[in-house]
Amino acid sequence: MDRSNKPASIGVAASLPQPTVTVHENRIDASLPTGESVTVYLYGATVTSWKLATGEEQLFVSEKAHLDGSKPIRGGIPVVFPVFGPPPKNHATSSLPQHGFARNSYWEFLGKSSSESLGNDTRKGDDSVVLDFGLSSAMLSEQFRKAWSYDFGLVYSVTLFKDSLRTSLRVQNQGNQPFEFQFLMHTYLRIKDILSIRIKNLQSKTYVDKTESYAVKTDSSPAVVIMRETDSVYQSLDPNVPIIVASSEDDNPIFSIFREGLDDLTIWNPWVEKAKGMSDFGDDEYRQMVCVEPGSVSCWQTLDAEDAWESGQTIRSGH
Ligand SMILES: O=P(O)(O)OC[C@H]1O[C@H](O)[C@H](O)[C@@H](O)[C@@H]1O
Repeated sequence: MDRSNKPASIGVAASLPQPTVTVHENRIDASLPTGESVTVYLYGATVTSWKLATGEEQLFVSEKAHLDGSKPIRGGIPVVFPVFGPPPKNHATSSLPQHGFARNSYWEFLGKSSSESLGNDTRKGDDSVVLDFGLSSAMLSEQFRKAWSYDFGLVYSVTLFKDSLRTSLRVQNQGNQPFEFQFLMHTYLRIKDILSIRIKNLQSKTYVDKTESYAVKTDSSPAVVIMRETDSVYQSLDPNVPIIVASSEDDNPIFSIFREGLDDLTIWNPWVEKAKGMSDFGDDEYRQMVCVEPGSVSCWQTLDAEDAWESGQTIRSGH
C-alpha cells in the first residue's frame, strides 16, 4: 500500500557536510556547514567569538584584551568559579582573586560531538557541534590549589547551533568533603549602541546595586535602560522566563537569554569613568557592549562529596 506521508529517503551520512573543528595550540575554532562559527580559548575556556552565518559577530571582546594568558580575557564569555566578585573574608574562597580561578586557568579540550538535524531535510547536515572543556584540581596552578584545596572536576560545554549558542557547566565534587561555590557566565554581548537597547523581563525584580554600596532596589520600569554605570545583581528570577535584550527603536529582540538552573543575573556596563580606568578596555568601547550574566551568586551552592551540579544558558540571536 502506498503511504501518502511516506518519508523521503535519508541521505548517506558520510556524504553530508559536517561541522569543522580546528584545534590550535591555544584555541579551538568550530563551524557549522551553514557558516556559523565559534572560537574558544583554552585560557579560561573563554568563548571569544560567536558568528552567525552572515559573519556577524555576536560577542564583544575589547581591542585591548590580553589573549596571551597574562590576564583574564576582557570580553567573550569568561567563566566565573568558584566565587563571584571579591571573595568574602572568612570564607574558603577568601584567598582567591576576584571571580575565582576558572577564567585564568588553562583548561583541557576534551573533544567534540555533533548532533544531526531532526528536520526533514537531513541533507543540510548537522545542526550543532558541542565542544567540551575540562578543568580539575590537579590542573590548577600551585597558588590556586593552595588557595582552594578541594578536589573538583569541571566540564564546560559550548554548543553552537544555527541561531544560538549554549554554554553549560557540570561541577563535580571529587573529594570527600563538601564545598561551597558560586558560578556565573560573564557574557559580553556585542550591540550596536548601548543607548539603543533595553533589557526586558526584569520588571519589579529585586536587585543589588553594586554602584550604590550594594543597596537593595526594585525597579518598576517595564525595561532596563542603561544610561550610566550599571552593576546590578538580580536575584531569584523565574528560571523559565528568558531575559530579552531588545532594540529600543522597534522592540525587536536582539538576544534572548534562556537559563537552566541559574536564578541570578548580573547586568554590567562600566560606562565612561570606569572604562577609562581599565587598562584592557578602550575608552569608548562601553557603547558597543552589555554584560548579561546568568549565574548562581546570591548565595553559595553546597556540593556534597561525590555529588554533581549542572546549569547552563542558551543565547539566541534575533527572533
Ligand atoms: O574587571 P573584572 O574583574 O573582569 O570584573 C568586571 C565586572 O564583573 C561583574 O559584572 C561585577 O558585577 C562587576 O562588579 C565587575 O566590575
